[in-house]
Amino acid sequence: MLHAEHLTKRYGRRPALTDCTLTIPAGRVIGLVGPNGAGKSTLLQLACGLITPTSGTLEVLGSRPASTAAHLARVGFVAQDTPVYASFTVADHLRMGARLNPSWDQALAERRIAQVGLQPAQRAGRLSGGQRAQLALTVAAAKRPELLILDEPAAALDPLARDGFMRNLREFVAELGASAVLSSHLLDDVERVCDHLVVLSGSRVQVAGDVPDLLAGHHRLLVPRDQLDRLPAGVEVIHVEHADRDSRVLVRAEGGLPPTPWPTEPVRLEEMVLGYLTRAADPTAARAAVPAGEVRR
Ligand SMILES: Nc1ncnc2c1ncn2[C@@H]1O[C@H](COP(=O)(O)OP(=O)(O)OP(=O)(O)O)[C@@H](O)[C@H]1O
Repeated sequence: MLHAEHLTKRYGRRPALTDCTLTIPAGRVIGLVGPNGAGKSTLLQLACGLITPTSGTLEVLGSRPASTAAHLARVGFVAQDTPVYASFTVADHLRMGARLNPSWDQALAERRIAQVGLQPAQRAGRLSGGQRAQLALTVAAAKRPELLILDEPAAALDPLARDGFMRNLREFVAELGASAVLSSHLLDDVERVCDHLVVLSGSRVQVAGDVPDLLAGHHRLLVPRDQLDRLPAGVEVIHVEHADRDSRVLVRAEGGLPPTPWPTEPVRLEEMVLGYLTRAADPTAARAAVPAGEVRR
């Protein structure tokens, strides 16, 4: 679905994405998470061809993004501010969608408009933020793209609408064999709907992979503080949290965790993401917390 090699984007001197190498398989719902300014919108805008890389390469559905009209028709994009045309009615938006998109699904569009309680005659400029988001998402979905790119799609939706939207998204992807990539700060949503995760921080990919593989490859060890220097070789320390006598150590052990004398716990997705984000914010902290140099990045 997406393949990036050494992808870099700078705005002037400011890096927004640095040396990202990433392969994302098709048929997934991909969650893109990271703090403000991490580079999420930049990656999504590169993926739909709105901006071009400073260096490196990016292929989406096998070609350079937006390389032809036919390629554009295969990708749907909803930007973070869910843009709609203020003077157009809801029905005008559907008419515009039908004119511009060869695979337009009018039945899907009308069904969704009714489901979310929008009136065809309402002007988009008079809709609430959440209703505008629903309209923009409907236009993107009714295009029937092979890849739906959504920048924080649920940010403006109320909890019920968010729940419905996330469920629709899964059905849409399953029914069409499509892929969707969405950025979000809502780790609960990501955990519920995404089967592939990319964690970005400080313009770099921190970790990426299918969620079950990521969960299977990370563990929490409860290690007495005076034994932190005995962590087995072959595990990468992501985050260390000290208590009085013990430390809770989040480790990555992709080939399986080597036998250790200490209790281990499975890791939740949210803990794993937070571990990577904390490490990215202060890369020296995890290294300093473990004395014997078993920390590898
Ligand atoms: N058009 C632009 N001109 C200059 N700098 C930009 C521009 N767009 C983004 N940036 C910078 O690039 C970096 C990444 O921004 P980006 O919008 O991709 O982050 P993000 O992860 O989507 O953040 P958020 O979660 O706040 O939406 C930031 O430092 C930002 O200031």
